[in-house]
Amino acid sequence: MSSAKKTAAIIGGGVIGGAWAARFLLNGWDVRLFDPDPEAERKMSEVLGNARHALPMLYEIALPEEGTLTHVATISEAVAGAVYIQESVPERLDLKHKVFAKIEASAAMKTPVGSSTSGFKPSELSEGAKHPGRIFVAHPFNPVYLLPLIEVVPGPGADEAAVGAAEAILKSVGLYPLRVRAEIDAHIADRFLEAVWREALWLVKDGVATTEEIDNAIRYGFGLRWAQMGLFETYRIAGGEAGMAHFIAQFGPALKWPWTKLMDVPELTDDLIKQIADQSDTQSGALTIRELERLRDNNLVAMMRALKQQGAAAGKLIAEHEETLARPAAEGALVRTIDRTVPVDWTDYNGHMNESRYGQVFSDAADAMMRLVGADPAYIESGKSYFTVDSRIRYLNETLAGQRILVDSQVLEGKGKKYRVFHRMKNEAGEELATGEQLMIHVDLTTRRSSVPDDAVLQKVEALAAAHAVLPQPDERELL
Ligand SMILES: NC(=O)C1=CN([C@@H]2O[C@H](COP(=O)(O)OP(=O)(O)OC[C@H]3O[C@@H](n4cnc5c(N)ncnc54)[C@H](O)[C@@H]3O)[C@@H](O)[C@H]2O)C=CC1
Ligand SMILES: C[N+](C)(C)CC(=O)CC(=O)[O-]
Repeated sequence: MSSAKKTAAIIGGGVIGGAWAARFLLNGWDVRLFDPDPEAERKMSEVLGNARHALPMLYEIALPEEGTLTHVATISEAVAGAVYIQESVPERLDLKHKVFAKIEASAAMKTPVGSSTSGFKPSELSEGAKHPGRIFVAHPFNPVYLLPLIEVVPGPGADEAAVGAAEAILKSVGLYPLRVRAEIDAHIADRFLEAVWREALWLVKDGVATTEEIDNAIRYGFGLRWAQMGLFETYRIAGGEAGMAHFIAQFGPALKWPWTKLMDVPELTDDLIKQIADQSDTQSGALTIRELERLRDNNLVAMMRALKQQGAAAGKLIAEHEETLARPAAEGALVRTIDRTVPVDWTDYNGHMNESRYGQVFSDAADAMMRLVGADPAYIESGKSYFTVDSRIRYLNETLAGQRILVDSQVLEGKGKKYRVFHRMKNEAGEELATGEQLMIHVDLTTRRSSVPDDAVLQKVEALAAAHAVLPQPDERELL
């Protein structure tokens, strides 16, 4: 199976390269990774563990079958046959040039080569290259397996076909390529990050705030605003009914006052570094980096799922990506109606999936059974639907965040207005976690009263009921 998968070559598997690899693998790509660090395999497997925990929780459907990761001993092995190449070696131009030369010696001429560089321009990266036009900046945000933004910066002589192909690939793995119109040092987003960071360093150095107080100033306030509306939309609202022009008139003059130390950087003396590192230890030293990553990832997942529910910002993008992953409910003997991961926001104080979420899973399974017989959004729009009038859930085993759950559904009765379905929820090992049953009645949405379904729907319900009647039936004690 995996030989038919597309292959991405990842050169450099540290903080960023490891997470790039995870993003591709979890979206079904094979990955060949080159990193000379003797610890690279361990680090990669830890990052992949965190990514496997987090990324599937963003979706209401299972991601594609995971690709195969191969650690290789040379750049040439990594790039041969790859359709996308991402460079994520340390931020040193001479090193990046050496790596590009090796890539060019073995990769197909047109294969796009993205660089994770935080600051270099594509024209600097591609100096001396044989095919400079296919080298471009693809600047990601940490953790690459969760955050969708990739700043795509082509150089002046860019090969538009290669960059366009790269953007399509990035989108296909759930990323958001933001085309930067002109190359500049540090692209768009790192300009902001550096500005904020400079200010923060001065605030610590001048004894105005600790690292924790600065983080609190961000996370209790403008950080939340930025995550969902960015800067300009937020400020438009801050102008009240008079809007943006009024906002600028009111607050614009302050930009000329000497509040900011924007272009000054405090000297990073040993004392200042120690002061910041000590404060950071006090703030966060009780947790390891992997524990902090897990905490960050769970929070990001919960926030992005909330944005998805609102159809906003990064959440809208995830919903759109999910559409491309959607598969029709597989019809075997039984119908596989649910195949997904339990997200972190579904768990409760007992550390397992809350009982209300079982209701949601079985409700989603019933929706899938409706779509299967043609009671789909268009049918509902035409004024007909099914309502659940009775249901039962049996809780058999604990289900935890990050676990994959599968539901197989069976029609118990399908006649006239009645559509009765039974579901078994299992984990990947096949252990039964819960069962659910619903009696649905067909309804005319104009009168809100029961009615007989359209012929096409009724025929499908009856055919499915007949096919499922010959299968083993649930035990009497499992039923309503
Ligand atoms: N850390 C961050 O927050 C972000 C970093 N970036 C960019 O990503 C790139 C990589 O940064 P990090 O992952 O943070 O650094 P890192 O130090 O965590 O990882 C770099 C990796 O490259 C490997 N390496 C060194 N020489 C190599 C070579 N010749 N061939 C292949 N691998 C080699 C190292 O062994 C190391 O594992 C940089 O260009 C950086 O600017 C971009 C976005 C965010
Ligand atoms: C600190 N940094 C410049 C390497 C940060 C980035 O490039 C993006 C990010 O993930 O913050």
